[in-house]
Amino acid sequence: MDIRTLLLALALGNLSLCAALFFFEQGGSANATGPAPRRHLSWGHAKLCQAVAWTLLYFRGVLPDFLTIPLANAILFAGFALDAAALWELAGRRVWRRYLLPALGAAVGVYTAGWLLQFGAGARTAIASVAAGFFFVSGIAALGRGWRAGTPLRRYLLLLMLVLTVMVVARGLRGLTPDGASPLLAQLGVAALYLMMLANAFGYLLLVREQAQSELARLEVVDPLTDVPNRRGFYQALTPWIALARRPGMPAALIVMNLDQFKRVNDNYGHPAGDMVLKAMVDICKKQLRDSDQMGRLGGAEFAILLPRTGQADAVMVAERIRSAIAALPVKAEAEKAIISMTASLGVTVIRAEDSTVSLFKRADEALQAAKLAGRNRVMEAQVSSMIDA
Ligand SMILES: Nc1nc2c(ncn2[C@@H]2O[C@H](COP(=O)(O)OP(=O)(O)OP(=O)(O)O)[C@@H](O)[C@H]2O)c(=O)[nH]1
Repeated sequence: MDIRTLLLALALGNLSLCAALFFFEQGGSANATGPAPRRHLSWGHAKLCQAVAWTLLYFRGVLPDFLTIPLANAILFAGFALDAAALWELAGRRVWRRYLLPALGAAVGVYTAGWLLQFGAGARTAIASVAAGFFFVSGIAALGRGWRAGTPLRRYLLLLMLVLTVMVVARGLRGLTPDGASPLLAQLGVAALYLMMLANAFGYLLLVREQAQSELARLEVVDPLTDVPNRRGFYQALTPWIALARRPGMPAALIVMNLDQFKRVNDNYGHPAGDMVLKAMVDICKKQLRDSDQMGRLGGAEFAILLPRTGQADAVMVAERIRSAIAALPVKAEAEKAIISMTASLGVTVIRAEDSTVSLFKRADEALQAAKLAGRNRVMEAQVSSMIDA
C-alpha cells in the first residue's frame, strides 16, 4: 500500500470514529433526562483533529503548502495531545493540561519555525515524529499508572503503543541520516501510525467498557453515598467470621446502629443535608474503629459494624465510644447554614457458634430496638440485661 493510500485510510478511519462517537452520544442524550454526557470529549476532539489533519496531508501538492504542511501538522499534534489527554482522563487524572498544552505549543512552534526557515523535508519529518512520539509516550504513561494492578488489556495496549512509538520515531529520525529514509522505513512508519490509530481507538473503547464493568461490579457491593460496603458487601465480609465463630478463640462481634430521628434531618434541612450527615457519621465511626474492623451501610440510616477478634465487653466499649463521638460532634451543613446534632442507638452482640446471618442480625436488631424503646442515644447488648445509658 503506498503512503497516499495510507493517509487516506487514516483520514477516513478517524472520520468514521468521529461519526460513531457522534451517534453514540446522540443515543445517550436521547435516553437520558439530563444533559448529554461529555465524558469522551477529549477523545472525540482528538479523532476530529486527526481526521482533518490526515485529510490535509492527503491533499499535499493539491492545496497550498501552508495548509498541508504547518497547519496540517499543528492539527495533527493537537490530535495526538488530545489522545493522550483522553487516556489521562480515563486514568482519573486531569493534570494533563499542565504539561500537554505547553508541549503542544512548543511542538507547533518548532515545527512552524522549521517550515518558515525552510528546513528540508527530512528535518521537518524528524521534528514531527519526535513531537508525535512525545504525545504517544505521554498516553503510554497514563496507561502505565498502577502497572501492578493494571489489567491485561492495559498492559497489552501499553506495550503495543510503545513498539509503535519506536517505529514512528525511528522513521522520522532516519530522515536526518545522509542516505535519507528508505521508502520501506517510511511506509513502516506510516503503517505504525495507522496501527496506532486502531490501537488507540479500540483500546480506548475497550478500556472505557472495562472501567464501566468494574464500576458496576463495585456498586453491587459498595454504597455509592458513603463508600462503605452496602448490605450485600457487608454480608460477604461477615460470612467468613460466622464460619470462624465455630472455632474456639475466634470471637467476633457485630454492632448495628441506627441514627435517631434521622427523618427529621431530611424534613428540616433537605435530602442533600441528610446525605451529608450520613457521610459524616461514617467518618466519625471510622475514626473510632481499627483498620481491621468493617463498617457497612445496611440501608437508610442503618449501619452495621463487624469487629473481628473482639468479645462482648470490648464490642460494647467500642459501641459506646461511637455513640458518644456522634453525640459530641454536630455536623456543619454550610449550604443550609445549620449545625445538625445527631445521636444514634446501637445494638451489640457477639457471633455465636450456631449463628446464621439471620439469627445474628435478629439478635442485634432486637438489641437495637430495645435501645430505641429505652429512649434512643444508647447502647444495648443482645439478650444481656446490662445496659449502658447515655
Ligand atoms: N438523605 C438521605 N435520607 C435517606 C437515605 N436513605 C433513607 N433515608 C431516609 O432516612 C430516614 C430513615 O428514617 P428511620 O430510620 O426509619 O426513622 P428515624 O427518623 O431515623 O427515626 P428512628 O429510627 O425511630 O429514630 C427516612 O426518612 C428515609 O427517607 C439517603 O440515602 N439519604
